[in-house]
Amino acid sequence: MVSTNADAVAIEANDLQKTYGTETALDTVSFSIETGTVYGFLGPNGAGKTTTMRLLTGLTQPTSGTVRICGTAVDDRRAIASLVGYLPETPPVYEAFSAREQLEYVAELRDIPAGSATERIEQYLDRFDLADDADKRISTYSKGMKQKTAFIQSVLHDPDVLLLDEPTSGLDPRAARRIRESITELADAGTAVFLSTHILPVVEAVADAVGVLFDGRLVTEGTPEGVTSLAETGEDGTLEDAFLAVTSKEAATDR
Ligand SMILES: Nc1ncnc2c1ncn2[C@@H]1O[C@H](COP(=O)(O)OP(=O)(O)OP(=O)(O)O)[C@@H](O)[C@H]1O
Repeated sequence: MVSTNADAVAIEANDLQKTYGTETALDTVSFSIETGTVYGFLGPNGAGKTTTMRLLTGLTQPTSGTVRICGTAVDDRRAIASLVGYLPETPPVYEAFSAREQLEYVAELRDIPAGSATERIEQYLDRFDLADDADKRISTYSKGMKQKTAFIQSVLHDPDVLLLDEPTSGLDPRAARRIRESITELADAGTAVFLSTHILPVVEAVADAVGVLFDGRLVTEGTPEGVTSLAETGEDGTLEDAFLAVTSKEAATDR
């Protein structure tokens, strides 16, 4: 959401540019996202979504431009670690650990006091139907079980900013619903959630604001209703219609 209140800004990206050799992956992308906002980040394959998320975590350096998380420059790694949770597209888990060991390990890295860490871990394992398998090695888990474990580890420290790359990919409907509920609860408690996904009904269900990236540029931004109205398909228009309309128009302009 475009903000006028600097105190409420959780994620601020200014003129982000990223080039790989002669390839421009991102071209002067700016946005400002308030605390408590769920921001749906859309774009076709190769548009630059993952690149943007990695710049927001500080894992990748921009060619130019700046990122501030809750007012802190993203290159201050130590400060950023406690503010940000990141779920990348491939779950970053150790196959040799069990889910419980993985989550305890992450809780320790995040300096979460042991008592509250155990409580949170057990609550989340229950919520995501992992309690019965929590002591089995992650190498024996299905893709969805790994994804759920990785989601839990990204929210364990109750981050101010949560960056999610396809969080419901590979999940059954019950688990996907749990993720959507968790996103809404976290946002209600003040977390800014940056949600990149191709599953547009998920964005329709949870997002307060939407940005559409095309070929490294942010081509549309607004409320889901505002962006949907761009599809000009009448009252029954969906975000999918709008996404296809916006990205087809941009593709035609590029030709
Ligand atoms: N490490 C890299 N080296 C070279 N080019 C890269 C690198 N990472 C990304 N790119 C390029 O940057 C562009 C954006 O890629 P990115 O992965 O950010 O897209 P995306 O929107 O996340 O795509 P998808 O929806 O397919 O995951 C692509 O053209 C890609 O080839």
